[in-house]
Amino acid sequence: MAQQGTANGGERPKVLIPEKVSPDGLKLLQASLDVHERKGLSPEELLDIIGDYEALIVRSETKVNAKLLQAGKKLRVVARAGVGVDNVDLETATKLGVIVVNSPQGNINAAAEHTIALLMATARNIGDASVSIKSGKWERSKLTGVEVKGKTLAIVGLGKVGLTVARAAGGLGMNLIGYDPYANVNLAAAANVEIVSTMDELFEQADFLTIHTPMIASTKGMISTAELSKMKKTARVLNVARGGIIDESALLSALESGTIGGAGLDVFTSEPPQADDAASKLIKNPKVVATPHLGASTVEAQENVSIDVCEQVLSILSGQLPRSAVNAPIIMAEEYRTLAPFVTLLERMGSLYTSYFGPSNSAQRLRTTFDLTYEGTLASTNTTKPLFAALIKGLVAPITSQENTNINIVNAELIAKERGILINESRARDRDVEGREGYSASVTLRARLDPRSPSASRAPRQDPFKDAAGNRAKKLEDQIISGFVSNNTPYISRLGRFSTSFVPEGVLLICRNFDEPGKIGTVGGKLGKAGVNIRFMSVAPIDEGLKNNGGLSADASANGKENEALMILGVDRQVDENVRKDLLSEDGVLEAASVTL
Ligand SMILES: NC(=O)c1ccc[n+]([C@@H]2O[C@H](COP(=O)([O-])OP(=O)(O)OC[C@H]3O[C@@H](n4cnc5c(N)ncnc54)[C@H](O)[C@@H]3O)[C@@H](O)[C@H]2O)c1
Ligand SMILES: O=C(O)[C@H](O)COP(=O)(O)O
Repeated sequence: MAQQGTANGGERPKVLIPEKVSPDGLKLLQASLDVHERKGLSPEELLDIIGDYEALIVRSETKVNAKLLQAGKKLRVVARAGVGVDNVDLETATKLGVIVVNSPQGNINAAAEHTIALLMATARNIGDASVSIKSGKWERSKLTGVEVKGKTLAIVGLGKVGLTVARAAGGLGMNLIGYDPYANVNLAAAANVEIVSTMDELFEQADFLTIHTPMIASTKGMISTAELSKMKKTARVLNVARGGIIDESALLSALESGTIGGAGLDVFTSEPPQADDAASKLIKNPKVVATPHLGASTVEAQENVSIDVCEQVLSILSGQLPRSAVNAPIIMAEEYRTLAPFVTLLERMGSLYTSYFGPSNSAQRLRTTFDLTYEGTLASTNTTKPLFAALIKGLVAPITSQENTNINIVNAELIAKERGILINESRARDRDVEGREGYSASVTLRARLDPRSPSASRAPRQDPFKDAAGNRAKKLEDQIISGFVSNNTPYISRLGRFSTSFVPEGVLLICRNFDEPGKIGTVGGKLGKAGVNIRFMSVAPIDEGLKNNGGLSADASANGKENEALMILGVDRQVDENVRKDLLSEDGVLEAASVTL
């Protein structure tokens, strides 16, 4: 299994934090990672050092672009201590197999409360009043405001922040209307938001209009001159979502010409705004209350997001699944608990397959078609993506270096395609494994003739390559591995034609022999003489169902033997080639393969 510290030759993995991230999460990292807080780096300086790091934790200021990701040769995770990942090039990260995680919940309340702060500030001219009194003035009638009670708040985007704002504004006695083509209507109704079917209805009715959508192609500039001109002259607009959703030049003109009454802005197209751009002019406009992207800047929110993403960094660097991967399907915590031991099982099954059945020179030749069957309760799991990814990772691991191929739920499909591995996943819900062997779910991996291969039509029965044992390759239909999980420990229950039960970990010596007295002693004696310690041993007979059904190998038939077995030995070191040959020279020992998982 992947462990922290293995990726860079025993050193602790390094994590770079170029922005202000709360120490609450960083403390969690100190025990197992080298944590480098380097604030104020220029993009060039960042580019120079990123190659040393396995993890990068950012907020919204660091531009995690393609150049930076490509320079991050060891990068496995980019963690966004917050929600928005518009500063991260997700496409490049996905291609490179870098997992991007965020904290989708941690700062929702902070952003909603900040929206309410700007709502009240624009209603009561708080910004101007503060500047006025600080400059020694005592202006009262000029700064008369309006009440929000009984006014209409129009909410664009009824997601997490939008609905939190709705609930708070409902408490202030506001009427709530909202627009969101993808809204959860039940949640909106529970927050007393009346959903309108066109945005025009919002513009016409709004006393205050607040934006809570993501910044995507369809929302960029969605509020511009035409939209603003439909609003009441007294209306105020708020943006605590992303700069550019409201067109800044159009907003400036609307404020200057009196088309609308005011604005509360926390976010800008360029942060910080450039001198003399529309955002800078907006900030200086007396009808605008502005804050420098402070929506998430509360002690509580920063603690939340920091702990959330740091935990995920630790998970990823120790080979586990993250809670909130942005460039991969999110897996629910409950489901994760069930799947995690199977993730380990699938990875080990993949490694065992390549190491035991795969051709010894398989680096370019893994091209195989597999049937992967999820049996018993596992057949009902919602997502098998992590299991699929774990299998690909395992299949490829014995023939590649971890530095070169970073395989995870994000890029597994792509890597499988590149390697020519075709996996047909299926679920055997009806296969009741419960009670039969003391476990309730199992998985079977079965290689089969690649339908894409030109030789498929000639239906060859043999893999053309030699296997890891240096013997004639096993028949493709014999290349089966089944496994199950018991007490969170993965077990292999079938290897080829043999029924077994062993924990797939560490160095294994797998011997196939005629099932005759004395074989265990012979193998044990030879290993002892070579100084190899045996940790465990499992003797695997031919699967009962196969015994009378062509289950015997050509070796057995040719020698007139009636039975054969596998001996699986967990050993404390690699068995060297001389010892392996010595074992094979023994009468009745047909194969001896050393496999490391
Ligand atoms: N200022 C800050 O510090 C701060 C803090 C947190 C979040 N944010 C920003 O707030 C915004 C909302 O965050 P969230 O967590 O609520 O996101 P969310 O994904 O929970 O909600 C977004 C909602 O917008 C809706 N939407 C998408 N396109 C739309 C469209 N064209 N018209 C109307 N609705 C549309 C979606 O259906 C969704 O319901 C994001 O832009 C986020 O980056 C800013
Ligand atoms: O997307 C977010 O989480 C917010 O915009 C907060 O950004 P910040 O972490 O840079 O404050």
